[in-house]
Amino acid sequence: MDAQFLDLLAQKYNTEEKVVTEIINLEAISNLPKGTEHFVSDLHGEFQAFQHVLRNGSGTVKEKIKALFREVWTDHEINDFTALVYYPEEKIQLVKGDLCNKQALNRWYRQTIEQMLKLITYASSKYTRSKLRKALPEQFVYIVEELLYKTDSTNNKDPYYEEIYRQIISLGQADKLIIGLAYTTQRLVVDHLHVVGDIYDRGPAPDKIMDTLINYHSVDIQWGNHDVLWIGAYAGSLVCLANIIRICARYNNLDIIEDVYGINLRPLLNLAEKYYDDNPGFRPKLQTDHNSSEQEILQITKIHQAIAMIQFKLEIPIIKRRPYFNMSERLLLEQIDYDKTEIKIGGKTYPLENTCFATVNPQQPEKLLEEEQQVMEKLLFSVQHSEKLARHMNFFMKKGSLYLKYNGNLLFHGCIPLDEEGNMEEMQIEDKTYSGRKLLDVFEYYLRYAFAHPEETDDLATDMVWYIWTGECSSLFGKREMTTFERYFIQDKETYKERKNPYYHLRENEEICRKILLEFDMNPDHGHIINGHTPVKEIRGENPVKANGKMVVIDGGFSKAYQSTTGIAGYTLLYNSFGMQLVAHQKFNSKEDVLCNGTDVLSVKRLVDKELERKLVRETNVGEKLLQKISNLKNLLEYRYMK
Ligand SMILES: O=P(O)(O)OC[C@H]1O[C@](O)(COP(=O)(O)O)[C@@H](O)[C@@H]1O
Ligand SMILES: [Mn+2]
Repeated sequence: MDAQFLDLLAQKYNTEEKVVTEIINLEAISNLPKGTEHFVSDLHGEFQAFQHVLRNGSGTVKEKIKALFREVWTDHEINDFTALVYYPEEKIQLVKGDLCNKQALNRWYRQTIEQMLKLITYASSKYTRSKLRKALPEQFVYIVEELLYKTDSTNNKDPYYEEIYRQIISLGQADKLIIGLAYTTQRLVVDHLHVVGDIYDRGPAPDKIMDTLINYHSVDIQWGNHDVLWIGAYAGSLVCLANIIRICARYNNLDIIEDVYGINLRPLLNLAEKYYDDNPGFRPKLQTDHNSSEQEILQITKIHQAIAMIQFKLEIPIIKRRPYFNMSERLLLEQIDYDKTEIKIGGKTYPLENTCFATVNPQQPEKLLEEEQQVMEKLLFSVQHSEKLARHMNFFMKKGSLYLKYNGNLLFHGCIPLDEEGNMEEMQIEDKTYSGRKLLDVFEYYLRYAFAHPEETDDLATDMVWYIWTGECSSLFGKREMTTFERYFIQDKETYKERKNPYYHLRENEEICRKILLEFDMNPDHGHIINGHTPVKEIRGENPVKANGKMVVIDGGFSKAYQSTTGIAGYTLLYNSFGMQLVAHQKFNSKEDVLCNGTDVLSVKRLVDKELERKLVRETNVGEKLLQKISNLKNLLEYRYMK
């Protein structure tokens, strides 16, 4: 071992005792059961439903409460206490409203604090004291530790403990303590969170999801196609920018752009008012929680058309300058007969309806009007100067990647592009050909490059971010084409079909999944592939666990827009030291429903895999690092202290 390295290490561990203590500590930790990993995906801006799943640990909180109190509590009491752990602030207010006098409230405080401490002791049983300490409410660590670790079998200290309780209550600290302990419990039941893509688009509050993740104790993200669209917009891709605004208009969520990220839409609105009118094909999908007036709907409808047309125009030069994107079939504005209002696609002619081509020059359909050009420049400036968006996108870069190898499993949002025979599909980029893992690596390289160079807007890296959103070989899109244009302007639904990459039927096959795991240097006997992106249609009997358990699809189905096609609200996955469990969620109604009626999103668990022996920290990614550190410390011990 390098003497210089050991000398450096010796600066920190400068006595034999320090080295030995650390070795003992790390060895002990690596023999603890592995922490619980929680997997979610396709959150699509549904903050309320997401935070509920996060707060209940996909059912883990309730499971622990039941295990502790089932014998002594009724279902009603269990539900009440569970709601308190999920939403402590609100539940405490409800309890206060219910209890008629101070004495009763104090009794409730006393009991509740004790019950919370029991729950925490149980939920932290596989963690070190130091880890538990970090999860405790900061201002109460000392008191809570006193109460947690009481070892007095002689009862000599009973009055002492009683006094602690009494003081907490009489000094008016009970609310704060209970709230803090509830959050400690939430934190303890999940050690690490994986978000397998698609935080953005369709739903109302992706920004709140991002803020929650930024504050979460341990998380990684595998970008989804919608996330990449936002990254692309921030990185300088005008076509990605047009897309995010179009989708927000379509789902009546423009306030995310305007109010949340502070991007001025006024120039776009002016343009929209000038060239567009009402159009049934572009009215926003209304959401129940939005009370938009007729006037607002009309404005959004106009903006929706303006930005969609800009998007279609902007696609053309990219498709032309990157022939290997193989998208010439998507040069749709060039295939329109503007006199007859019809289009030729795949040799067939279709009439166009709900058209809004006022700004299109049939001779040069890709050409933006001067005004359109200016609007886009202003929008890009605003986007790249939004402090909040910068914070969220930087977090994406720090915690995100296209795929992740974690504790033996391979996580990615969409697919690994395959051909019909199950070979890795090849894509040419400039003069090189890539496939499988190398293709994903090169996509990620370009995406990071584009992000690091936001001033470049037409280079290959920036175009590539758009390709990842919509290209046929993209590992996030996984379809041959995106038929947005057809859905706006053509009646025949046949044209809406988006042919899926063969991956989506081949992934049912165990051999294929093994091959993919091998492509990523993973052990196919133990590993699983974890996917999001495609809603599992439970209604039609689709099974989220495929390929003899090698493949798990967890599209969370949080997106309200898609719940009628799935039949449930989707899946999440838990992986603890005993194995992997898939949790099916019912539709989430509201926080108020959980608080008042104790109704919880029912979770049905299905076992994906059971460990033959309980899995320990030493067998995990974190464990690998610990073992490396132990080995370094042992070398130091020999080199420095055992001569
Ligand atoms: O339902 P919408 O909002 O029109 O979006 C449909 C588009 O979304 C996509 O399904 C991509 O979004 P997902 O990643 O959520 O599947 C496209 O394939 C499709 O063209
Ligand atoms: Mn997706």
